Amino acid sequence: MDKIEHIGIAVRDLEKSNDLYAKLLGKSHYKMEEVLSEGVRTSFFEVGPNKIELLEATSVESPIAGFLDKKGEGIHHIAFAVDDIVAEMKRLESEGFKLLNKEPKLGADNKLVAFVHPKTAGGVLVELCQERK
Ligand SMILES: C[C@@H](C(=O)O)C(=O)SCCNC(=O)CCNC(=O)[C@H](O)C(C)(C)COP(=O)(O)OP(=O)(O)OC[C@H]1O[C@@H](n2cnc3c(N)ncnc32)[C@H](O)[C@@H]1OP(=O)(O)O
Ligand SMILES: [Co+2]
Repeated sequence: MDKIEHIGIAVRDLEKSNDLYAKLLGKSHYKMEEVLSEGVRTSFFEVGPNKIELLEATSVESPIAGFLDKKGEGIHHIAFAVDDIVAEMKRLESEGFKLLNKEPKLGADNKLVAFVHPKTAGGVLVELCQERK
């Protein structure tokens, strides 16, 4: 795996959190994007070579809605950039990690993504992220 691509943070109100993180980081978000398949509205902040991804739920079935109910606002996942997502999914599976999707799916930023179950990754929801080639 390469660098940390982004850290995903679950928030209840994206507009309010955009203001909060703009104050915290000293700069505004550079884009917002809705990812229908994941039931989220996102906004992105650049922090050096990494990003902060704020996530608001767009439906009650969204993983973010469930997370907010159980744990409240806060860090939801860590995303790592990978060069070959299919190879990395196979490698992790052979190491005993449980992948939450069988095939890569389209995430934000036109990237291919896959998730590793937090119960098999020390309590951390891990996202793999590959630039589309
Ligand atoms: C846009 C895209 C992108 O970047 O491109 C994104 O990031 S989309 C980001 C949103 N999409 C996703 O998160 C997709 C992958 N996530 C999922 O499939 C789900 O959220 C699961 C991680 C499988 C959890 O769903 P499930 O229905 O099992 O919820 P649950 O509340 O019953 O959780 C089962 C157990 O996992 C724990 N758990 C749940 N979510 C967690 C998280 N984010 N970090 C750490 N632990 C977590 C719960 O506390 C619980 O533990 P206990 O049993 O001990 O109570
Ligand atoms: Co993410």
